[in-house]
Amino acid sequence: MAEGCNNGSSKPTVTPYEEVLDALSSLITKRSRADKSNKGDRFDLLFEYLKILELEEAISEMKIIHVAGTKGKGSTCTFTESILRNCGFHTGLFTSPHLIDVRERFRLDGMDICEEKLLAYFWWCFDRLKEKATEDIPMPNYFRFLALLAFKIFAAEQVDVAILEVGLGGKFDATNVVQKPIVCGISSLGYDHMEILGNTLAQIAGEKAGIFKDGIPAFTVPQPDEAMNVLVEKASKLNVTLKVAEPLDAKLLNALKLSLEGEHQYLNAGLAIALSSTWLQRTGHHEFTYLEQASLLPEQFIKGLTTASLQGRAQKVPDQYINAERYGDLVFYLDGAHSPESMEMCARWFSLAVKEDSQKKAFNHPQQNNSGSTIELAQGNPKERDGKISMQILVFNCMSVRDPQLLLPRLMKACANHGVYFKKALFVPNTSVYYKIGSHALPTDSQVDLSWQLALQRVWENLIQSDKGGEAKHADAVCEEGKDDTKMGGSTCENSRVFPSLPLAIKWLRESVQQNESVRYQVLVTGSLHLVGDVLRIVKM
Ligand SMILES: Nc1ncnc2c1ncn2[C@@H]1O[C@H](COP(=O)(O)OP(=O)(O)OP(=O)(O)O)[C@@H](O)[C@H]1O
Ligand SMILES: [Mg+2]
Ligand SMILES: [Mg+2]
Repeated sequence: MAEGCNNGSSKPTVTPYEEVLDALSSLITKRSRADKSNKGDRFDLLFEYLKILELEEAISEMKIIHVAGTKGKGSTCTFTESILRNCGFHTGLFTSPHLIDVRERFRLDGMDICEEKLLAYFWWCFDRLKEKATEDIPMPNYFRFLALLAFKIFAAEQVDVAILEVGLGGKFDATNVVQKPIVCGISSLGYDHMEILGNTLAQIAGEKAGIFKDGIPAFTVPQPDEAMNVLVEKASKLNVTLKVAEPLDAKLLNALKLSLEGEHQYLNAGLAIALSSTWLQRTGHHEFTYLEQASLLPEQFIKGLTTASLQGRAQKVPDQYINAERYGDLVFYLDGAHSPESMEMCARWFSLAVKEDSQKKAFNHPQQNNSGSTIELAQGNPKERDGKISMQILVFNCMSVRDPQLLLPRLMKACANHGVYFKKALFVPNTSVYYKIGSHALPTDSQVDLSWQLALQRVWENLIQSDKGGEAKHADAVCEEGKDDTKMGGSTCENSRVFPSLPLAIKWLRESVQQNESVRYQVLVTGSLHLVGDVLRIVKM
């Protein structure tokens, strides 16, 4: 197995890495992941795969932290990894989904696995499984393969601790082949994937509690009663000590800030602290023990919590392609929220962040008086001291299994509560829907079906109309479909636009910035982590 990583190789037309992505694409199945009627989805098959890959023993010896939940899994795991790495351990972290590159899902010592190692481990697993595949034991699907690959990577790299985020649900998730983790965590529970996991919070909680293991301690965050009752019941049946980790008290950070922004991260950080300290205790590393009564966290914990990084969660990225003198006038605020609760969290983060950023600018110009600006800030259309107006734009898409009637009003209202109103909402399809993960060509814009984006646009326009108290100055009819200077399709309304592709939406934003020198564009991108990944690809490369 390759020891080091060499990034300086010259690239043939289809690179070895693209071959990996194509092979991975071949594992993507259309059917739902929890469709138990399908042979290939049987949970017990996972144990066959582990046998084929000779991973059974390695997994039983791995010192695992296993995290399920509706929201905050990835953040909690990232904080946990960072804490334990800063305590000096060799870490493996498996999270999902990825934003730009599948390697993001596998981190070793806090870094995405390098291409060279991924290639080697990938083919090691893929070829063995392919060789042994039969009608009864077909190739694992996409997510299962990635989970198996994570186990292979962490076993071969001999990590001290493996931190695993559940892909979907808990009980039947591929990561749940783990029999004896060191500690389990359940992050915030809420409504998501109801089409697979059930319709009530109690059902969802029951599914996630499927990661509890006999006698293994577990932690969760404060939950709604309906969910907590189920967790407590499942825990007591399995002889699991379930404790509630309190949200981190910001004072414990020694005047520093969590590196992941947003109030909800204090919940995730609290859980990460409990998971890390329990892991340390149960593996005999008492030197780091954190006592809840203590007034300060161990310094390694603080370092971990204040330096952990995760793309696409409350992330700010100034556009890199704008003229130098306009730098900072087009800033993307990226957050992959896609459930109603997280939509609200995201809206709050965005609202506070745009105000804070406007004020920060103001601090750079002490010669100007700041009395008027704060008031205007509160009205959501801040005229700042450099004379620029901040304008908020929304770029949105969500998967069609989500309910935009739940997501969009939550977003709009939470922003409005903080005095933030979007000047325009742009709806675009995800690039990755077509791009998938392989090296396949993109369809041309005219092939793209925009009916979902047009439906999102109608929800948005109707929300605005009903907000105006039914005055209905302009009805739906105002939207002009396909009538556009670039003849590119889509639809333009007073408050929103549909673009047939993300690059066209970004082009429009950049042109708008060029044409409006007195405006600073603050663009919230949310609704889908894939969309966030697509935007990062375009604005950061
Ligand atoms: N504790 C929380 N409560 C509510 N929303 C949260 C919480 N933590 C994170 N979020 C929101 O959910 C988004 C995704 O966060 P994160 O990646 O940590 O969660 P996840 O459970 O891994 O999500 P996914 O289902 O996408 O894998 C964030 O961008 C944020 O908007
Ligand atoms: Mg999810
Ligand atoms: Mg995740």
